[in-house]
Amino acid sequence: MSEPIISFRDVVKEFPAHRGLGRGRRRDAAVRAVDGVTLDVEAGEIFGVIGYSGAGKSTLVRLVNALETTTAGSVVVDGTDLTGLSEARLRPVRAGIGMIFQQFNLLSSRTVAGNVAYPLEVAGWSRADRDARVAELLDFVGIADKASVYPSKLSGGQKQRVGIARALAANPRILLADEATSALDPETTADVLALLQRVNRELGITVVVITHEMEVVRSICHRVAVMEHGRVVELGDAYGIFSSPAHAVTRRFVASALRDRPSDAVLTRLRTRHAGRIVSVRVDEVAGSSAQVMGALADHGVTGTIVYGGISEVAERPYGSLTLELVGSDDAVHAALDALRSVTAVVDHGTAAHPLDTDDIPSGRAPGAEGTDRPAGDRPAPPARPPLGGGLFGGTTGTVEGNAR
Ligand SMILES: Nc1ncnc2c1ncn2[C@@H]1O[C@H](COP(=O)(O)OP(=O)(O)OP(=O)(O)O)[C@@H](O)[C@H]1O
Repeated sequence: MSEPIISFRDVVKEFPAHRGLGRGRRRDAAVRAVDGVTLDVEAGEIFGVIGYSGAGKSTLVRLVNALETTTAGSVVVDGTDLTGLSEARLRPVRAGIGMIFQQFNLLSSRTVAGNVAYPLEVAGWSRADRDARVAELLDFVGIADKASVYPSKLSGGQKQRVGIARALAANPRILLADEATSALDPETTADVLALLQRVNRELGITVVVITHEMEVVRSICHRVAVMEHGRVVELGDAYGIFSSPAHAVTRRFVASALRDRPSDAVLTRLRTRHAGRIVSVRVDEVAGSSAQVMGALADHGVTGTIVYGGISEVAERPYGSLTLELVGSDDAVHAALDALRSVTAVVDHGTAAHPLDTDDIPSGRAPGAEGTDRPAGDRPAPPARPPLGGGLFGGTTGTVEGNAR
């Protein structure tokens, strides 16, 4: 993964916008769907483009296969600058790009095999070569037994497998997936994402995934660009984006995918149900293992009971958080908190009597562990730093503590 296979440089795409209908219709200012995007997609990666509806994701990706043309800037695909290319010159570029869609876009009058064969017919392949290629592709996507079935008889997941087989038919170097799993249930989504991962790993195809679901990014993307109002507001490797989301939009997406941190309502119930001090600790590949956490507590004679949380994977690396009830003397709990902070990021939620607003956790040492400022009992000192946005460990507000990340 070193050389870019797709390069956007200062790309702008504007659409003329109209408001009103009929004779009174007037022309408004143009809609700037893509607004000064510069980024590279590396050969061999799975690159995610995430954003809310209208962020400009589809438009950005449609510029790659020249379904749209740029208003300004350049898009270079596999070494070819698409700017101003004729249809004839665009044809070989498009041949190197497959695309799949949310609504599958299958031909209802053709069987599964007929759909997959279609681009090969257009490209002039012989009957025998087509048949061999179609059989190979249907086998790869796991629906060889459906070759003579019509799309109306297929489930959504099977339809998308046909879409993928068709997109791969002419051996593309790039596969564009525009909300390819948005119409599928979670289990089928996981199957289709696993297939896209095989496309990337086994066939070496660069995959660009457009999505509004951070779960998709969590599952398969190596890197991700977060878009808002036509701009890329954050760009980075998926693990880093999840563990330290910088932009508010990114933090919202991350929070939607990682449900390991208790909400305010859950915290209130946890504090009511458990008398001890409630803390959340981050777990990732370098910090917060059960052994580290439990060891830090045991060293100070504090009991830790896991009351909430979960550990899953981001980009196939462990990530999550555990929320614990700490029980022990005040001094022991404060010392244990210090010890925990030396091994991972910690958010102190306080107790039912003295709840700490997690949105106001200071980024340095916890209020209850600040030496001479330590209040009596487990009463927290007032928050000293700006609020934590997004309620996660990471973020630009400096709430990451310890050696996490
Ligand atoms: N052909 C078009 N003509 C006019 N405006 C358009 C056209 N295509 C997109 N737009 C506008 O450009 C902006 C970005 O749209 P785009 O479809 O790229 O966003 P998106 O992030 O893919 O959203 P969604 O997930 O809803 O498809 C929107 O304001 C949209 O209305």
